[in-house]
This record gives sequence, structure tokens and C-alpha cells, in this order.
Amino acid sequence: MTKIAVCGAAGRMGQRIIVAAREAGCTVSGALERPGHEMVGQDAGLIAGCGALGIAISDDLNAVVEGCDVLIDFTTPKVSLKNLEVCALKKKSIVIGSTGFTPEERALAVELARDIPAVLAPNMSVGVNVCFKILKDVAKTLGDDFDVEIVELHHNKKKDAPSGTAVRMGEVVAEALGRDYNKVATYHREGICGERTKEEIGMQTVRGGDIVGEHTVYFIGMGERIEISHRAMTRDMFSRGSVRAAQWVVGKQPGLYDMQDVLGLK
Ligand SMILES: NC(=O)c1ccc[n+]([C@@H]2O[C@H](COP(=O)([O-])OP(=O)(O)OC[C@H]3O[C@@H](n4cnc5c(N)ncnc54)[C@H](O)[C@@H]3O)[C@@H](O)[C@H]2O)c1
Ligand SMILES: O=C(O)C1=N[C@H](C(=O)O)CCC1
Repeated sequence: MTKIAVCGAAGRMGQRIIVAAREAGCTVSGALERPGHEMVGQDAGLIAGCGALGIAISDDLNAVVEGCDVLIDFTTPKVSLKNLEVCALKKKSIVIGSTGFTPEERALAVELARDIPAVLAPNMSVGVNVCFKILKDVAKTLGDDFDVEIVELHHNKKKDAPSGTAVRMGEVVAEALGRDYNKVATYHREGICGERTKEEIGMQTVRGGDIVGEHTVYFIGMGERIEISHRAMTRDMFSRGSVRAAQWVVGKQPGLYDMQDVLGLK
């Protein structure tokens, strides 16, 4: 039985991951929260709503990592990089779902995962990862004749924008079209901003209420339009995906993997 520890245990995702780990027959060996969090000391299972587990939420990163096979971390990029560093020191695996990494932070993650197997993915759902695959084919087939715009919608508590999933969708499309995402991504249009260039990929963000997560990539041509959409109705496919990644990653060769590797979609 895989021993899973969860970082961000009292968060929206952390709670669902604890439930998913139990449902998958894994042992929840530890649960972490930030020092000073009001849930530190409380039973992780009671907080997640799946009954007492006898595992108190802790703020002791070293002790929790020591006791697990793999740490599942849904927090923030800075916290995730620290967790990756500690997992590397203790030769443990890690699955990171946090989003909002800068290119420099991502490069650091690759470096830190040199000696341990790690998964870093902006979206753990099967559906979104199948969309990544479809988007590559569609973009390649349509080529430069269609304008690409990406719109994402999330809840009003989300801290990063655009979503990690939207950024990855933009990267996949840009790569398929032979463009540099960092040069062609267009996050803002206001005033007399001029006609749209052929290369740009528009990225639009909507925030409100309790939207779990919705993404649409528009391929807009002359007289026709293709829309590829994914709508998440609950967080459960993210949490189940992260547990699947945790079970997969333990024992793999060191290096930084993504969900496409886990699902065999490459
Ligand atoms: N990859 C995916 O499939 C996927 C799906 C959903 C959310 N996310 C991402 O996961 C992250 C978390 O999302 P959320 O909605 O659960 O947020 P949240 O704010 O509900 O939960 C984050 C939790 O991390 C805790 N935390 C902060 N610093 C910590 C530290 N130093 N040690 C331990 N815990 C710490 C917070 O107290 C909080 O409880 C975001 O980056 C989000 O974009 C990814
Ligand atoms: O709720 C969130 O936050 C989500 N974040 C991920 C992202 O940024 O792509 C995945 C969907 C939910």
C-alpha cells in the first residue's frame, strides 16, 4: 500500500485528496498545513469529512516527509519548491499540483527533481490531458489560417491567472504552430490596441463564485470556428488523478514527469 502524505491538507484540494487516497486503498501517512493554520493538530480525516484517520494535521515538513513514500502537494509554487527540495534530500517521491510557476521556478523544479521521481502537472484530470493531445493535432492541422484564443473560468478564491491549464494549452498550441508561447501570449487588450496579429494567442481570465474550472480554446477562421472545451463539475477527478500519479511515480527513474507520462498519452 502506497504511503501518501498530503501537503495543503486543509485546502480545497487537500481535503479531496485525502478522501481519494483512502478510496484508492492507499495509507494516508501524514497531513501538512502551514505553521499557524487553525487546523494544525486536528484529525486530517475529520477535516476532510471521511471519518477519523488518527493522523493529526502537522506543520513539521521533515517528519511528515520522512514517514511517507510520496508527498502530494497542492499549495503554491514557493511552498512546492521547498517540498521538492526536502523530498530530494530524503529520497522520497513527490506529486505537485500547484499552479502559477514562473519559467524560472519551473526550471528550478527540473533541477531539484534530478535525483528523485517527481510529477508536476497543472491539471490531473484525464479529460484535460486528452484535450492537450487533441489540441496539438488540431493546431497542427489548421496551421496559421485560424486565430487562437483561450478563455478560462474559475472560482473567486483562485490566486493565479491565467490558470496553469490555460497556460499549458497555450504552450501546446504554440509549440504545434512553431511559435514561442512567451512571445505570442497576449494577456491584455485595451483602448486602440491595433489589429490582431496572426501569431498572437489571446489568454482571457474570468473569476467568480464557485466555478470549479472551465477552459475553451477557440480556433477562429473565416466563416467557421472550432471550440474545444473542458468543464470540471467537481474537484474529484483532480484528486483521483493526483493519487493515480502518486501510485505511478513511486519507484520510477529520477526526473520530472507530467500527467501525460502518468496516463501514457505521450
Ligand atoms: N493540478 C491540478 O489538477 C489542480 C487542480 C486544482 C487546483 N490546483 C492548484 O492547486 C493549488 C491549491 O489549490 P486549492 O484550491 O486547494 O487552494 P487552497 O488555498 O484551498 O489550499 C491550499 C492549502 O495550502 C496550504 N498551505 C499554504 N502554505 C503551506 C505550507 N507552507 N505548508 C503546508 N500547507 C500550506 C494553505 O493553508 C491551504 O490550506 C493551486 O495552485 C491551484 O491552482 C491544481
Ligand atoms: O481551482 C484551481 O485553482 C484550479 N487550478 C488548476 C489550474 O490553474 O489550471 C486546475 C483547475 C482548478
